[in-house]
Amino acid sequence: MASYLPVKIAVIGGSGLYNLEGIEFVAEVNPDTPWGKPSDAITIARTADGTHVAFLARHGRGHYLTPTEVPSRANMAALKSLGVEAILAFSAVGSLREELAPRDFILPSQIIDRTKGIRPSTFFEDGIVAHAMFADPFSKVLEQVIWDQRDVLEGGKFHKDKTLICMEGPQFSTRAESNMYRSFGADVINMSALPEAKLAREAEMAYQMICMSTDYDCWKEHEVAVTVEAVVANLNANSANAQRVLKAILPGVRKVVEDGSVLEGLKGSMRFACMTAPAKRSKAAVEKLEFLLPGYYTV
Ligand SMILES: CSC[C@H]1O[C@H](OP(=O)(O)O)[C@H](O)[C@@H]1O
Ligand SMILES: Nc1ncnc2[nH]cnc12
Repeated sequence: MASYLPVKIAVIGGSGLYNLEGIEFVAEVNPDTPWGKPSDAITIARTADGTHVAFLARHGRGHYLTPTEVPSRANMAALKSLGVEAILAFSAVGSLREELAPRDFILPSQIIDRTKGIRPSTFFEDGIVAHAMFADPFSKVLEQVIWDQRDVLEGGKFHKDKTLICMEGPQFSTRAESNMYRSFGADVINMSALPEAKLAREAEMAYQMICMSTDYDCWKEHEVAVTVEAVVANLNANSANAQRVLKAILPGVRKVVEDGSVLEGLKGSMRFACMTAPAKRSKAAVEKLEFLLPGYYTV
């Protein structure tokens, strides 16, 4: 086993965040998983105080995977195989509320699913059934660690307890849809939270998405609708802030990983979520799951 393993903290970079800065490079790995290869090679890096972090670019470095094509099962399985327990997932989002301005950061606490059922979204299929709890899709422990460092943001504000709607894309929404999402109570919109957050839960990894607002989508009457150009204009500022936030929160994340609190309520949860009688579990499905949750489903 490589000396840096296990790596217990992972960062997923979304649009505009393709690398970690100011942190020492240790290794690059590209694990094979029963669900295929991750989006790109995973970089292992080390902070000045010796914390190891795994970094994965969700759309690949160079952004060649659409939100629909992101191999989320392979991504989550690959991170889990490194020993990851806590995931900080960055995402560029549109704002559905006046008070959530472009360049603000938002910690969502809820998700509404508007993906179209075309993304593989569970590890449990083909002869084994489990139902993970998902009422609270994000980690309260990670949320608190991040919130405690909210003052490090430059040129924007931090918000928490917001609702994220995840759409399929890749096209942006119509004005009617954008208004409908507002009427649902959604505050921000992206194309990437799902199935990532569900799969992190199934793999028993604590997961918090850190949303970085880039635009007001298209709900504002008489204002131009979101374009990639508008999004990109805010990505650079957001990415500098993301690096700042990461630097500030990693010591706190390390602490909750080391004291075990980050996995409270998660560790062991999927043992009891399985509905399939041991004798009825498909051997092939159980074998695949050995990669993710070893010893859980073997008879
Ligand atoms: C570039 S705008 C739409 C694109 O940006 C977000 O990506 P990510 O969540 O990976 O930062 C959004 O989800 C869409 O995929
Ligand atoms: N308006 C928007 N809709 C969906 N995903 C986004 N990511 C950034 N802005 C977005």
